Amino acid sequence: MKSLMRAKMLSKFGSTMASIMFMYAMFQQFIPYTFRSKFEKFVHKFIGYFNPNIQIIFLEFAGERLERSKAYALIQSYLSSYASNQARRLKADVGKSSTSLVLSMDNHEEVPDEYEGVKLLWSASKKHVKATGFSIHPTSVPDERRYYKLTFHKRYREIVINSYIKYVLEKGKEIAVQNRQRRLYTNSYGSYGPRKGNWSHVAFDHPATFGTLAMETQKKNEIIDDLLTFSKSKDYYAKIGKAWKRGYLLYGPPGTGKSTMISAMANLLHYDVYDLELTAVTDNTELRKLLIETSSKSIIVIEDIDCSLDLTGQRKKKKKKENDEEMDPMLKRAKEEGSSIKESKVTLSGLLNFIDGIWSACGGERIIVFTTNHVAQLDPALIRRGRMDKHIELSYCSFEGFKVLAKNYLDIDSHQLFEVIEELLGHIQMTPADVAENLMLTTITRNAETCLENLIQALKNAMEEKKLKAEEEAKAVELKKLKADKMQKTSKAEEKASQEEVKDD
Ligand SMILES: Nc1ncnc2c1ncn2[C@@H]1O[C@H](COP(=O)(O)OP(=O)(O)OP(=O)(O)O)[C@@H](O)[C@H]1O
Ligand SMILES: [Mg+2]
Repeated sequence: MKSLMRAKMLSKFGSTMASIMFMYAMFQQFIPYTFRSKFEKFVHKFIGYFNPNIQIIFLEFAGERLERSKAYALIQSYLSSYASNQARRLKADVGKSSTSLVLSMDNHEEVPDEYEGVKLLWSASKKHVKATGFSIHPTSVPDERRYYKLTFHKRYREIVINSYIKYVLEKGKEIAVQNRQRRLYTNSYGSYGPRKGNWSHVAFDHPATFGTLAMETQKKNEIIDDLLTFSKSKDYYAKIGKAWKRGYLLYGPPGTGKSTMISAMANLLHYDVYDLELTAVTDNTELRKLLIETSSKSIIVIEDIDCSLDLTGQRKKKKKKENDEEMDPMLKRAKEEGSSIKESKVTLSGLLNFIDGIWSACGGERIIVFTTNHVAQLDPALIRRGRMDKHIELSYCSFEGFKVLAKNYLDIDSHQLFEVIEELLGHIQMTPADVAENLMLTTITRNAETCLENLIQALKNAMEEKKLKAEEEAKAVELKKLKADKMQKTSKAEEKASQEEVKDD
């Protein structure tokens, strides 16, 4: 409270002095010229002697062309967090993500701030400017010019100018990023897609978070830590001379949450997502163009890398895909559907060059994620550490994973049937997608207990199937062995007969 009073007094003193100067400006024409400069010097000295404050003004519209100042916008974001707690009159708006309420202080409001022990005071004001002459932007710049004023003691000039303002702008940027509407970009083209070689985007509103992801807590926390550390490591990457990027390889069977995890990553870091469909990229030049166009603070995703292109180690050795079986699944499907997708000429080396090289020139905060169902089939060059820094296996549902799903879908932490489910999950592999499917409340499964019973039944069925399959496989092996024995016996008998024939001759 004391600091607020002091800061307010500082501000009051500033405005009184400003009024004196204003009066002087009004009446200076009546003062003889010879006295004027002496008087001005004296006034400045006088003010400087008694006024210990420095004021910095941040105008909303600045520069020759009166463009909206970036600094003003960032300060507005920064102050929004303080305004909600400290200002008495606030302006409210809905953030671009449409989920958060953005508050800013109203005109003539003041909020104190403190930085490394230095007390500061921010105030919001506006002044009316009469439009003079003809403007080429008649409507874009309002007559009311808003500005923020920062007041602080002159002894802190250095720390404020060299460090505090930078801090405010960076924090403001962070807050603005969190409030913006994030986007999901795609390059796959079709009737509604973008023009070839361009990105099109929609609003990214996927609700997945790490909290809703079925996974062992320890593993999950490790990934969260890794991501957060990455996002705060701008200076570290600059220091070690590496591009600020990180590669993740997510692998595991279908339905284990690879795509869900990408959304959770984007939501955690407030990044945009670029879903790169390699089969829609004609050649390396187009790939390069697309990737250069991606913005900072983004995740670039290449899903199912093993079936996207001729990028896998094994397939690379083959000269030509002649039959349908060897053909890229996407191309095969396109061919069946009569689509006009042409064979892509993106090469492994093109992709690797990009991951290693071009980004370093672009700078800035990008994550690249590959997903695959068949990690063993990938070319080691593609996934070596340094390119794909972290390999994450997403696997079948564990009991711990099941508990997360039960909480999400049924809002329960425990139930007497949990024990049975734990036992069954220890023996049978079921993907989180299949478990989740059974836990969905529908008009048929109206309550948690029915859902759990359904899941138990599904697990038992899967167990039965597994048993039958194992029996069939055992039978097949037995049959194969019998056949082999029989063949061996026949060939031995034939051999014996022919030997006897030779003897008789
Ligand atoms: N680990 C998980 N946690 C929570 N939900 C999951 C998880 N795995 C799968 N699901 C649920 O199953 C659905 C399918 O999962 P997802 O698309 O993430 O699987 P995937 O591993 O990407 O599969 P694919 O290999 O076929 O692309 C999701 O919509 C989600 O609801
Ligand atoms: Mg997927």
